[in-house]
Amino acid sequence: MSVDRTENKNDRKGLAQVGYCLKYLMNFLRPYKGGLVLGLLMVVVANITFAVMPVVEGEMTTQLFSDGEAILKGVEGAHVHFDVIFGIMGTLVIIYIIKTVSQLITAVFLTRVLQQAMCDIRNALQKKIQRLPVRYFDDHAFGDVLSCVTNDVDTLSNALQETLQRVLAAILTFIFVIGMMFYIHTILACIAILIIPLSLIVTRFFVTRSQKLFDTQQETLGELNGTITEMYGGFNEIILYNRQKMALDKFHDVNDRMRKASFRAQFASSLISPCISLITYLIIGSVAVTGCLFVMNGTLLLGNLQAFVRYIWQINDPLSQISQLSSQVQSAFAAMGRIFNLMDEEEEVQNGKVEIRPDKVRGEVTFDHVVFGYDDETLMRDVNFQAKPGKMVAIVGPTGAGKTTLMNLLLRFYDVKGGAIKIDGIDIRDMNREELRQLFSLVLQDTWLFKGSIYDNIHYGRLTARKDEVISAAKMANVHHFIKTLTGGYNFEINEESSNISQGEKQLLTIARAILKDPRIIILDEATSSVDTRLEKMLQDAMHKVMDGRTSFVIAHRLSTVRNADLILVVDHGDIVEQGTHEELLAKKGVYEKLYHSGTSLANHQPVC
Ligand SMILES: Nc1ncnc2c1ncn2[C@@H]1O[C@H](COP(=O)(O)OP(=O)(O)OP(=O)(O)O)[C@@H](O)[C@H]1O
Repeated sequence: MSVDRTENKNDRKGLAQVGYCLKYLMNFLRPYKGGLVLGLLMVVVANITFAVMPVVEGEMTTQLFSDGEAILKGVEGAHVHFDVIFGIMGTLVIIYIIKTVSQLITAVFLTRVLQQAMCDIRNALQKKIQRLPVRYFDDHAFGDVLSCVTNDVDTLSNALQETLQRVLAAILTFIFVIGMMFYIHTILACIAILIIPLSLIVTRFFVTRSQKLFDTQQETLGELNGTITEMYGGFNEIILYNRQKMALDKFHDVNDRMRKASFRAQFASSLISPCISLITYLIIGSVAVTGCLFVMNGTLLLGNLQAFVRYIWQINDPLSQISQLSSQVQSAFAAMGRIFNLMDEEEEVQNGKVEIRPDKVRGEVTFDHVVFGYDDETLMRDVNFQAKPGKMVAIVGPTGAGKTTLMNLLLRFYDVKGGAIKIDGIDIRDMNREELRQLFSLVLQDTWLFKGSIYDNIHYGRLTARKDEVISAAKMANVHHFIKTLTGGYNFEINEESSNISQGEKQLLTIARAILKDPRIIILDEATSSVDTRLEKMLQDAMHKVMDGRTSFVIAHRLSTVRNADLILVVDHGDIVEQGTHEELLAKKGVYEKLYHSGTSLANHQPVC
């Protein structure tokens, strides 16, 4: 893309923003310029025919009028010149055909070009989102980003599909029609074009008032959506606490405000069209009266007066749509702004100085005087530890202590602000991020499975894996027998919310996926209370198998896990306050000992001090 990305998006306003959006849009339209140019050319052709039609139709009236006048006056040899009338009718048929064909060509080519460009924009956005750094989502809601790919592209697509043609047609209509009117009669044209400033004044008057009402309508709509989401999200709780009436009352209240806001906004904007029609009728009346005088004094043909009246209606059409078009254009630019700003977001840099071979990595992890904070505030002041290859490290600490943050840094979702993290002595900042992440598998409590078969969900861990490897990974993860009990076995379809299998089973499947990847280092977040004892044992067993021979980090909740660990890191307020084996830490009688004796779960306590 050749758009200048150096300027700050917040600095762009007004025309600069419009220019930026159009330039960016052109980059997506350029590959289809042939179809685009042809489509737009046909809009011009259709509008020329549209402007010529009234004059040709008027010629027929003029001819009939003069023939009729001659017959009535008893002029010798007077008759209706059917040859001329049929000639004009033939010309009109040709004009109608040209107009229809050009409109068809426009519809086919413009639709194809725009839909191809929209498809490219969606692909580009999807690619972009995958390259965004994790920190981008700290201050951008997922829903908002999702809305950019779906709603904003849709808004842009609809606006371009309808508005591009209509705006261009309106501009051309003004140019051609006004040109024709001045060509026919200057004074009458001056009266007729009064319709433009008068209509603009009326539109402006109503648009400025209705815009505020539309804003209120959109805000209330947002509130209504929020209420509905809340009601469905808490569906079970509402029933459990018997609060259906309360929820319904709340919904009725917002819905009623929505009704009032929508009525006011729609009413205000619906006044525009009748007011413009009134102006049009007044202008037509003035043109008709003045035009008759010109016809009587012979300076205007009757057919041309008829053409004038048609022209006024032709101008009226785009004028009465001006507010609708302008709001569509505005929302298209708003959508483009969001889309292209997202495309300009800084990407995560992938390049690394050191090439790593996953099969050669031993898996020694060192945190060397690591300093880190998500924002200006420092969370980790000086973190130091070393995980030996193939050993198990348990991380314990109260909620919000920084356990997940340690792992976020190891995976380079965020970069350290001081010190270094090393794998086999190599600073991870010198590694290519993709290659680095290739070394890890992640088993989290918030399991992620996608809509698809169980087989595909496990196979996702290593796409080159054979079927027998997938099955043996499932066996190692203790999930094979469970899969066999399902209808269709490995072909059983997991639904969109993965709600047709249990939480523990989901976690076993993610362990199978992690085993299939065969990583050097594994990060596990132990399941807490959401599973029963039998499943808990299966999970523990599966976790031990996946950890075997690999460097593993476990955010530990269970005493048994911690006891077995080769190294325990006690995290508090971001820093590692104690480290050692279970026995060493108990002997210290410090924070770990307090945590250990305070309950069964070693993570998610309240802060220690
Ligand atoms: N993306 C983020 N942006 C800003 N602050 C964050 C972010 N993620 C975590 N934090 C903050 O950093 C601190 C450590 O969070 P972290 O998630 O690492 O704790 P944790 O020990 O894993 O907690 P838990 O056991 O509850 O999951 C917390 O104060 C948290 O609010």
